[in-house]
Amino acid sequence: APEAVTLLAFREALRGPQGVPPDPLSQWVTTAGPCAGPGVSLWYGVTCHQRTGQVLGLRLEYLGLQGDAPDMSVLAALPGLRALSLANNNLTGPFPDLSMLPALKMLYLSRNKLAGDIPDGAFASMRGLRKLYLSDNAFTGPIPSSITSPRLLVLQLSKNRFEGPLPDFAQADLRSVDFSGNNLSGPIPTGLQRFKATAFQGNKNLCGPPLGTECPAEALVAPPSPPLPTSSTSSPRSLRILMIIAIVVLVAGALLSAAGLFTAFLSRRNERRQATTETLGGGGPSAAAAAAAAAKAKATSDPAITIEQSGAEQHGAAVAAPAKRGGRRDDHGRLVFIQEGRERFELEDLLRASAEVLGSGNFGASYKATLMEGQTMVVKRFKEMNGVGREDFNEHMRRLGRLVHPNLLPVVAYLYKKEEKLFVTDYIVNGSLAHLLHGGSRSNVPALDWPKRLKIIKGVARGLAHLYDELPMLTVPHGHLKSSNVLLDAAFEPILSDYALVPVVTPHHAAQVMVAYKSPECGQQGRPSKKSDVWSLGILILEVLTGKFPANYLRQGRTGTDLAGWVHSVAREEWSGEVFDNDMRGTRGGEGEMVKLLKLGLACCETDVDKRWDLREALARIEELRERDPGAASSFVSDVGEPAPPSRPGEPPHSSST
Ligand SMILES: Nc1ncnc2c1ncn2[C@@H]1O[C@H](COP(=O)(O)OP(=O)(O)OP(=O)(O)O)[C@@H](O)[C@H]1O
Repeated sequence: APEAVTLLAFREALRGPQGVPPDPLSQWVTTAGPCAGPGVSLWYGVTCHQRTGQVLGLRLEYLGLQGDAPDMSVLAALPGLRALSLANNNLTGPFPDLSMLPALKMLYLSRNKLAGDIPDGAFASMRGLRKLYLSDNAFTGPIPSSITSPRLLVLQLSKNRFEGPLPDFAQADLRSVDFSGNNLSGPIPTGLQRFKATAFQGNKNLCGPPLGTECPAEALVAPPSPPLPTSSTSSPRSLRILMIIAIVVLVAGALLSAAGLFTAFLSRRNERRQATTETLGGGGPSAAAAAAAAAKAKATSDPAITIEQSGAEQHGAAVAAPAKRGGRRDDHGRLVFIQEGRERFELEDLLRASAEVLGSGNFGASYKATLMEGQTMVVKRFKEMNGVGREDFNEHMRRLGRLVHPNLLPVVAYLYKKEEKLFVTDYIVNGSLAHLLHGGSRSNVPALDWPKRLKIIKGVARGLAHLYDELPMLTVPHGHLKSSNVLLDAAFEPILSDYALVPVVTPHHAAQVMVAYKSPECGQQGRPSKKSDVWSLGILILEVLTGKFPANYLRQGRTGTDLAGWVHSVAREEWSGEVFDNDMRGTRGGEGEMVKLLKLGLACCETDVDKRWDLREALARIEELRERDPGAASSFVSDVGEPAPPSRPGEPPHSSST
């Protein structure tokens, strides 16, 4: 397939000074192309379009890429490419030429060592650019004026050495910016003053609101007007304000007249909800059932629903940029889409076909449903999610919507209701790691061998690290890491789900059921720490290596003891050589690395939080592991699973267990 050829050519460009392409990309082979169909990616780091099956995104993060940024012009042969990430590598040299990729909507180059001035017209061809992440590099000079694309929503330029004035972004509808930690100077343009001061901190010479520093008189007299690419950018503010007032008046009128009809709709829907709970497996009033009822009613052209439906069309436009300041239109039983570039649909569309129950967890059930267009989605019900009010909840969801990483399951859309929330995500073909490890034989899925298990742990650690980078304000950025929340795609790349939910879960419920709250520190001090996810990662590593089910996943509301006991029993077994899962017994030449990972898992389970590694450290150690032992392979696990004494590791594990 041409896409495969293109990507393999790009892989060549990623060889860098080391001369070899990064390890995970060895999995790119021509026999299977990058996409097996709509939404089904077979290659590491590739996202496939849900409808066309073309390559939509390329996320090559944490691969240790070095040297100059690769020649991007190769990628021009991917017509569907919209998102490109080379963030979190060690790329050096100047900003790459991206003029051949005018259709890009998202570009992530943060946390590299790219340097120098960015040409002023670097983004001129990308008129649809929505998200640009260049933080944590060494860029210098002025912020290029071509960045001020009208469609730009997110701009992260922090921790560089940009200098000069801030452009005013008059034509963009920015929802998130970060200019902190640069050498920018002059007054903050009015169009940017609505953002928090933190977005501008660390620039010695910036002044004016929202910063506390007043601008010197001369700066105010002649505010810098950076060159803008077109003259249409200077639309009069007063006209905009008038338009906003007109829209508000119109919307208020429409809402008032719709209110009566909406109340009627709600009461009718409640009646129907009672009648149809059984269609989705009973279990109390279900939003899914309510939606199915709504769908049925729609089919019989219920006037109330027809009206709501036409509201939905307007809404579709509103949620395309969900952060429209103060926008409150994302409620009343409609899905709110937080992912860019995703097909819009209604809950009714999802549940029109019979929904299959995937399982029930601690928060409610998960359903699988296939849209008419063929996309398969999962709807998960979350009860006990009242940790914050509606506004804060929406804000948190937008934060989650901005996360993009190949090892994180994106929340595509959500529905807010007071008593429960619904999350819509993609269906991940190979199901959960828990199911694969403990679900008995599943004829069509091969047993997990050591290379697959190592790949899973690496991916999990990378996904976690991304959460730690992007959500540093959360005490436990994941909070609920366990094998049923690690899903596996067609290439056995792990994809984390149910992350970053602690802030929105009802605190009492979080303390009862979420995995981070089962860590030793919660038993001792009653609260999780920044390292509680590391502890969960340790448990997951031990589970993956032993194939054993950590006891306390089964029990609710109990902390610490069971699982700690389990960890210690694993530690004891390590010395017997019997500890590894039978499915890995045939491993040749990787036994030493298996033992290293086991010790690493135990180290992550260190009881003393101060001594326990932080996530960065854990990730760094995990990244060092290889499928095959360096040098001559020692035989720790022989054919029949007998221990072979010489390969016994020298040191006791870095764990409190004895
Ligand atoms: N997006 C998905 N794709 C494929 N399978 C999924 C998806 N989400 C969930 N599942 C499957 O559904 C099962 C139930 O998942 P669910 O998240 O509801 O509960 P849980 O993970 O067991 O518990 P908790 O509610 O504590 O997270 C999981 O074991 C998993 O196999």
